Amino acid sequence: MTPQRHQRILDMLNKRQVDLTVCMEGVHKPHNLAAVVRTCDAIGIHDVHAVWKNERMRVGGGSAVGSQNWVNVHHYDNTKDAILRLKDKGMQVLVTNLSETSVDYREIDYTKPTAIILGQEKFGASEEALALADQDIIIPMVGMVQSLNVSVACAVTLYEAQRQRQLAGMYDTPSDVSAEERNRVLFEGGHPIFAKACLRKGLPYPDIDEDGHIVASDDWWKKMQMNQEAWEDIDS
Ligand SMILES: C[S@@+](CC[C@H](N)C(=O)[O-])C[C@H]1O[C@@H](n2cnc3c(N)ncnc32)[C@H](O)[C@@H]1O
Repeated sequence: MTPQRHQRILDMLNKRQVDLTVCMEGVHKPHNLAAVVRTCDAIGIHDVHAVWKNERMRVGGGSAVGSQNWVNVHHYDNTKDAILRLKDKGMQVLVTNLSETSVDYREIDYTKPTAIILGQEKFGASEEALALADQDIIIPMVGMVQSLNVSVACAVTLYEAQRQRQLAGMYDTPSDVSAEERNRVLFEGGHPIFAKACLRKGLPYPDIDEDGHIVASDDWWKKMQMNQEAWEDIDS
């Protein structure tokens, strides 16, 4: 991994907002799934959640332009499990919803740990999600069309969250991404061929040092069928 790429991954990790997330409830069109994940990466969201009403879809590809490699997706078979998990993490759960009782999305304090639920393209958020959430929010609209595209609603809401968090200095202090997760991301992002080989061979991930280099035992290198010195020449 070049020093520039290593630094870029570190900068990205330092700005991750581990207590801000999105939960897609039944969102199923591939371009919407991809667009939501791409926006989440841009905002600094590290984990997103997806509730599948029918078959589980692949999140990414196409218009995700690789963002799916940097954002973890957690899958659920039902809404209740997803929302209870988010609440267990101490998050306020907001549901984007086209209703007269919803509050303007700009009235929310997004510096609090927050999960934002996005509803299904055609039917919106479920009654169950509305009942379990702490608050429903709306992006005001004055045109003839009733709703925004779900990925647009996601982007609008998240950029308000980003604005508030930036003002509060929440992007200026290194994030709470765990040391283990940082190591995983640095390894998979900086040494993707090795990471794939590790998965294939069932080998543990090695440590990554402060310069982005692999730190592993002789045995690990042997199992990788790789000469460590030769690799370090290539990698530096
Ligand atoms: C196309 S809309 C669903 C429309 C559906 N007929 C309904 O009444 O909810 C898909 C999702 O986008 C989000 N959304 C779209 N426009 C929104 C708005 N103006 N305010 C809040 N959320 C919105 C919500 O998550 C919604 O569930």
